[in-house]
Amino acid sequence: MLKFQVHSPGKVILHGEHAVVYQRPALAAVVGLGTTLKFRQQAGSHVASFQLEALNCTLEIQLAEFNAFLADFRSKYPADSNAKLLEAVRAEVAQQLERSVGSNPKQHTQRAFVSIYYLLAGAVLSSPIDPQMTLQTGFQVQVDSGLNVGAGLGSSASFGAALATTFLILAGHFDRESYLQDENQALISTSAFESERVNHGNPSGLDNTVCTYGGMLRYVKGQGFQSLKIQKPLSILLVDSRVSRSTADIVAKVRHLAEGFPQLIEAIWQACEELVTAAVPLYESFGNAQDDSAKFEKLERLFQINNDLLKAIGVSHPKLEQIFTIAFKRGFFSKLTGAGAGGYVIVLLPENYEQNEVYWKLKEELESAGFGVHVTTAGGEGLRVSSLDD
Ligand SMILES: Nc1ncnc2c1ncn2[C@@H]1O[C@H](COP(=O)(O)OP(=O)(O)O)[C@@H](O)[C@H]1O
Ligand SMILES: C[C@@](O)(CCOP(=O)(O)O)CC(=O)O
Repeated sequence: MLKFQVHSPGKVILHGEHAVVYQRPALAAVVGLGTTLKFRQQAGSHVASFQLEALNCTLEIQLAEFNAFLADFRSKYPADSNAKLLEAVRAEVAQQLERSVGSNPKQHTQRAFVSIYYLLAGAVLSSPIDPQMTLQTGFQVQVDSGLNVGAGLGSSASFGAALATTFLILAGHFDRESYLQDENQALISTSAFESERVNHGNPSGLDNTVCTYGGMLRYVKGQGFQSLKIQKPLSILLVDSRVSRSTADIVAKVRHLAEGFPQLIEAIWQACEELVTAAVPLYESFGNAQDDSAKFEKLERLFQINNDLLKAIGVSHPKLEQIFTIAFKRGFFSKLTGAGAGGYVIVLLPENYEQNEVYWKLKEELESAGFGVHVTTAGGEGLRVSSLDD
């Protein structure tokens, strides 16, 4: 019986948030926090069950019903009808949810079920081993998440990439030994992008790309991605302001500002672009020399400038300001990440930060002020599949 584990990281935007909406470059990196999915096939079972810890729910798919859905879809549409498949899945899931969790499922649960069903059906319908493939053996999927859902750390792409990898292995597209081959990583990333469309009508493709491949990426909307050649991941503290916000609302407010002061805001986007250009060689050369402290100080300045530019477009928040002040008082540089007006702050950590008493004081002060604190890295490994022993 097949069993394995998939770990899929989340992401942060290091520089260029908001400016990226106006065709300027952004830099993003995977973080050391992510989604862990455990897959176990179960002999004699005819149910696929999904335990979603982050949403505190378990969803079930009866394989007989799923196979009937596939047969019906195959009789109506050709193999590569993604748009039709999403439509058909939405209708099917609405009925199944009504039966399993009543007529008023939470939005996150509903979306997670659509992502699961859509990715599973897509992988089976396009199976390279059998174009008429059906599912005969039940399985259990357990998803734990170290990422807050809907907080700008890319939980949906991380979840989607972990599910996509699982279902692609199940349907015979590749196996645990070959998932890192170029064409298979491309397939994982494209499938995770498809699942992003369940949550966002028009996703940029940044989150699924960085989560699949790992490292740091420079991204310009509509022009694709370049991987930075970094030597080692950067240590960061991710501070959760615990203020929730809607990315769409903040982007709309910034657009309003940009329409009121077009030249002024354009100058800010121009500065954000210069900042990315200055930051890329710094990130790429960290770890090259014996002493990185001069480069680190430059990066600290860029963090400060970037944060001040974001404040200038009005996307800070009193809770974020409190975090910046606590960090600055202890000699650390920080910036908000993503849409702002809440969400997370990144604090840059120097080499050997654990040996520095001030770091522990910083952590303690942030925690006692009520913020969530996670020490992690930016720019580590992308999605990985490993064995599952128990
Ligand atoms: N660990 C998880 N378990 C179940 N569903 C998840 C998980 N992480 C993300 N999701 C799905 O992703 C959606 C969140 O997407 P989104 O609002 O874009 O947040 P984020 O900014 O974190 O990506 C949820 O509605 C859910 O469908
Ligand atoms: C503000 C923006 O640049 C980034 C939003 O990031 P997040 O949703 O906080 O991960 C918007 C976007 O790029 O679509």
